[in-house]
Amino acid sequence: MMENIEGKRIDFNYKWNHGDLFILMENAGKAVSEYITEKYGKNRNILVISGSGNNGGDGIITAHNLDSDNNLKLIVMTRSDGSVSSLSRRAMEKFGNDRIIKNPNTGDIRKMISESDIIVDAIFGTGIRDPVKEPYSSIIEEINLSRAEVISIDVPSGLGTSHSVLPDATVTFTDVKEGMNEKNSGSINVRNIGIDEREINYAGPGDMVYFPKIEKNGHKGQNGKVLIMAGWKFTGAGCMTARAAENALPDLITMLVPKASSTIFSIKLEDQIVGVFNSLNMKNELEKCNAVLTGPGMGISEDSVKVVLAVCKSGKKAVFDADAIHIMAEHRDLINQNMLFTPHSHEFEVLTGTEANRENAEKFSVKYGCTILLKGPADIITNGKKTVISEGGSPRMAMGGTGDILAGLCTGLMARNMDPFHAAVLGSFINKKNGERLEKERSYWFNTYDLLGSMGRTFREYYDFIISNE
Ligand SMILES: NC(=O)C1=CN([C@@H]2O[C@H](COP(=O)(O)OP(=O)(O)OC[C@H]3O[C@@H](n4cnc5c(N)ncnc54)[C@H](OP(=O)(O)O)[C@@H]3O)[C@@H](O)[C@H]2O)[C@@H](O)CC1
Ligand SMILES: Nc1ncnc2c1ncn2[C@@H]1O[C@H](COP(=O)(O)OP(=O)(O)O)[C@@H](O)[C@H]1O
Ligand SMILES: [K+]
Repeated sequence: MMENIEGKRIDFNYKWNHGDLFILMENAGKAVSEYITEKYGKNRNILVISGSGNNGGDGIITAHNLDSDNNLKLIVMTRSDGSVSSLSRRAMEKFGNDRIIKNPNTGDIRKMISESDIIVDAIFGTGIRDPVKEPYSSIIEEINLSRAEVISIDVPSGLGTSHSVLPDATVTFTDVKEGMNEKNSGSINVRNIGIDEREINYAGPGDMVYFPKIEKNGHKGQNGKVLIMAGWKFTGAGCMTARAAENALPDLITMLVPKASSTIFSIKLEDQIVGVFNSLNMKNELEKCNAVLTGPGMGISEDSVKVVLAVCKSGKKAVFDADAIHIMAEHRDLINQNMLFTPHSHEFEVLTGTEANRENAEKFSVKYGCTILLKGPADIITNGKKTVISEGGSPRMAMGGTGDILAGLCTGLMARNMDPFHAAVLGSFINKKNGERLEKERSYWFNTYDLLGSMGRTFREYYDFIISNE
């Protein structure tokens, strides 16, 4: 079952890899027209009703394919300014613009529906917004009143709203969509239209669809608060996590560090809030934050155990890295779905008591409900329900500190309201792409400061890709 946003993610991955979505639209139209010809034969009275989005485009290609063997009419309902999506415009040119019936009135539509024995419903797909307004609600009612066989493309138009087409069959692409069942979609036929496994099960630019946009009129606090507790053993790791978290664009980053290292943190992170750790501060800051990170540079001490247990008790979204993973290995009963663990293979073995591999990561996630990001030349991210592989990066990333950067970035993303799984996938993807960018520029001669310095540019490249193609 695929959520609409996941469909968007896959589209963006496809577009990044292949440059153009039109071939998918062609394949979608081919799948639907083949289904109709196989089931109903030729010389039928077919009415295709297309909306202004890409679902409508699928309908137009379907119409084009069925045109020569049937008595076919194609209606296209445009946006109020007369436009349709850019892919649909290409589909319209292919069909022949002058033969398309644009925006007919409801009476004419009713007549055309009554004269048809097959109706192809391509009004709305996964891009539907609730509520469905006129004239669409009336068209949907007319379709449902007709005796014709109704075939919906991808999803019944209006599914999930109070006006939904009730088709005899739905030809859907890649996977069954959220909310579809035989009762609301008729017989469900899943067709592969050329989406590759890489676009589904591997991290890619499409994972940026889960990254919350910055609102132009936003106010402080709206973009989340990060809490990082670090510095009992080393200071460098904690500083890097904070610098990495910045790239997710949270409003505030607060560090709670032991008194002995607070001057170093204050100097190195003069633009962040650095507080001295005590139990009361910790309680207050845990209450205020949206996501918390523990582990990097922490060591195992009385205080660090106290910190890790307080994080568990807080119920906040949390990232456990490095020493916090060792501590949590003794407290597995406290693990829950708000938690992301970012172990390398040794830490994974300590946490789970099993060999570090995909199968064991999935088993552990299922058992405890948490997300695991198992680091390696390819990162494995799983929440027990879904697993994504994140490949690439640079062998130079085996240097110390890259794990801290990753943990900080994931925490920043979780403070921005992302769930642990999607934050981990995107964090891993951006971290690796950033390593690749530096390797291209400098071969292996770069360090963690260089990674931190270029992360914003890497992030922006993918952000801009999503924004410019929406
Ligand atoms: N995933 C894949 O692999 C592939 C997916 N493909 C196909 O793309 C489909 C998704 O396309 P999509 O994103 O363009 O959205 P879609 O469903 O056509 O609807 C948006 C249009 O409807 C309009 N609109 C929305 N709500 C409304 C309302 N309440 N009342 C009135 N109007 C409303 C909205 O208007 P706008 O907001 O632009 O004004 C916009 O014009 C997907 O289901 C599949 O069929 C293939 O082509 C390629 C491979
Ligand atoms: N040889 C490698 N090739 C590509 N990416 C790597 C390599 N080694 C580490 N990375 C990446 O660097 C990040 C940190 O992983 P790792 O170095 O294992 O963490 P740590 O710093 O905690 O040991 C991960 O995203 C991982 O994918
Ligand atoms: K549809």
